[in-house]
Amino acid sequence: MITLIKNGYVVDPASAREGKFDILIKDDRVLKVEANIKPDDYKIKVDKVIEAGGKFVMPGFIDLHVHLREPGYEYKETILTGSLAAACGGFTTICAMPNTNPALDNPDTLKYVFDQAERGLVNIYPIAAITKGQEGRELNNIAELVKAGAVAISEDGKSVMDTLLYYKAMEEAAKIGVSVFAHCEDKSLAADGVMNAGEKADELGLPGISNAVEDIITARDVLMAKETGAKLHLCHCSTKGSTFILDMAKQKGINITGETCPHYFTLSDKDIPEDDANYKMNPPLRSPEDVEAIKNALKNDILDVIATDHAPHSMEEKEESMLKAPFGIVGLETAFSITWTELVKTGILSYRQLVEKMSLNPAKILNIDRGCIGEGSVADIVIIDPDKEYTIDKNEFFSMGKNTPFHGKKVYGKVLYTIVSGQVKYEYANS
Ligand SMILES: NC(=O)N[C@@H](CC(=O)O)C(=O)O
Ligand SMILES: [Zn+2]
Ligand SMILES: [Zn+2]
Repeated sequence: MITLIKNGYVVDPASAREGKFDILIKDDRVLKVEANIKPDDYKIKVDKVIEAGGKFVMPGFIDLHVHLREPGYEYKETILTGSLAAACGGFTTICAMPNTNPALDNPDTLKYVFDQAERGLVNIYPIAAITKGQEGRELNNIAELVKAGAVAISEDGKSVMDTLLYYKAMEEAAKIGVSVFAHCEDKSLAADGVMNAGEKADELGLPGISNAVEDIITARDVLMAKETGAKLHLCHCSTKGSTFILDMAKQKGINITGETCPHYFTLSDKDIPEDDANYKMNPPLRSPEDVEAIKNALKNDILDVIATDHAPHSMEEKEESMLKAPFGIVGLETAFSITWTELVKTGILSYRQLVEKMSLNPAKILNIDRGCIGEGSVADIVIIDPDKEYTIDKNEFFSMGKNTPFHGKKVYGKVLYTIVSGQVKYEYANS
């Protein structure tokens, strides 16, 4: 199978290419990237031509942080529906967090995920839990889990509060060379908080979560990464303080990367209109000052990754009040257009930086051979219409989760094609 993508504006930081190029794909690999490819010159018969004039062509997005809910919570999302949402959002690779039921804490459950992933549309890599059942008491056999295919370890959904236990996990991770994805939250300090501590929480009469809840554990984890030599990846950074700690850690030469999500650079707690659980996630939407700090950290490459923290829940669960509803919002189908609208159109990020944060850097963190469109590389590609304006409609999501604060938001930038290993897995109907 030979596919030719013609006249697209290619942005590929890995090969330092940016400009108008054609891309020739043979089976699952990129064969040629050149201006004006004439297949006849190579005596090749092209099966499919995708005309991409005026469109952007980028390496498929890689999401380090997705909750696929399977096994155990199939009423929220399945691996199949999550992968449909991913393809629709331009993601060719996603990582599945381990807070399922049972948790991804043993090779059998990892195998189950891989088996289900076979039916999915995109590459799915599981992240293994750090402790048994994510209960924070007993370490899993990390070497065995990595051997079974886990690409990272994480206790996401919570922190490992037992510092000694986490230290041992980091020592082991350092030995094996696997990344630790940290959800930074001091649970005792967070107490029963449901949104950012501050005026808005007071106004709504809801218990708050202060910035220190995140910053204390961020500092702790950074210090442990320094001593153990573990590769640390900070999940969903939301505070000014965490970007400050991340910056300092990098300057000290600590092996660390940081991620944030579209909601943390788009919305503040001031945007929460009323007691609406579609605005409830962990960490919570912070102050406008934090939002500015997150944007600056992205611009200055202190934050390396934009992930979604796609966290689907059922309608019934999210119709509850902020006090009762579970934390989390969906993101796979809105991440790109929100990032394009809020950060690229506004000049905060360059095209190159967008691709770095949504594809190349995640690939580097996972240590996988993706995130680039070089000759010979796997043909995971997304094609985008940069100017298309549309309104986000949760009823159109492929995801079973409709829990988004972005319903009704006007955005720019539409994913037209998502190509995984040379095969078109998603095509926008009106393209
Ligand atoms: N982010 C969230 O608010 N929720 C996540 C857990 C997590 O990412 O910590 C979930 O699994 O629902
Ligand atoms: Zn988390
Ligand atoms: Zn998460």
